[in-house]
Amino acid sequence: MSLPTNSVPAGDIRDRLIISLDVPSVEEARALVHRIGDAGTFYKIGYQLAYAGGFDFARELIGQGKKVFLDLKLHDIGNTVEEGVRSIARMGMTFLTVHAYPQTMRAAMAGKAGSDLKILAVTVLTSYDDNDLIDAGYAPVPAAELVARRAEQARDIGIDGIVCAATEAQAVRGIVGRNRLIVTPGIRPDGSEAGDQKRIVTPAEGIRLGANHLVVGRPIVKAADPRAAVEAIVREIADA
Ligand SMILES: O=c1ccn([C@@H]2O[C@H](COP(=O)(O)O)[C@@H](O)[C@H]2O)c(=O)[nH]1
Repeated sequence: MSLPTNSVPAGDIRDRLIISLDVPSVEEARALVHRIGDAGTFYKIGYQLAYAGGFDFARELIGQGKKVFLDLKLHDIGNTVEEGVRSIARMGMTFLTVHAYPQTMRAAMAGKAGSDLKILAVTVLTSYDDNDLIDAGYAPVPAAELVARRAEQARDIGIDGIVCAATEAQAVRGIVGRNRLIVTPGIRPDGSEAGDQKRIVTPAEGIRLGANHLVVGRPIVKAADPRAAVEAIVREIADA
């Protein structure tokens, strides 16, 4: 399968789909990965699985040749973030998230020094819209504007990649350039439920808007046939 010409290359096309293993136990995660088989190459482990044995399972996946994105969205004082990232950098993960606060991003980049781990900065969660930002105490600011501001700061710090909604991917690409990754959750194939996501697009739109990687959880995890759901998204990515 060849890469779409209008997007930034990111290795094998299957790697462009990151499957979010949002399940309550390692047993369920293992069964899901088994059902998906060689259709899935890149998995994300977030809060739910990480705190239910997911770190050991991440090592198991890496041992099978899969890539793992540890989505911990770290945010703490600089020293704690730096030392935490230093420990994570030894685990063989491909991506790790931190919140896009300047102190946090600087500390994370210091902590990963000398490793292959890539740090992704989460700008504004895809479950937030402009009203949620006001609710969270921000002076009225459109989500897209805050994403752009944080992307500029992330670029200036030298972060490896940005997490944002695909609705902002084109603007973010203009800010961070071609060499930084853009990873977009909030992806919904046509006909799937948005759930708590507010800034959503389809897989094809996400790729056309410039995302390197799409993160998809519930539309795969809750599908009657998760492997078929993965294959449908990979086809959409290839045809975008
Ligand atoms: O802004 C963000 C950052 C992270 N996520 C995570 O991605 C998945 C999305 O799952 P879906 O089931 O496809 O909605 C989930 O693990 C989130 O924690 C995000 O959605 N938005």
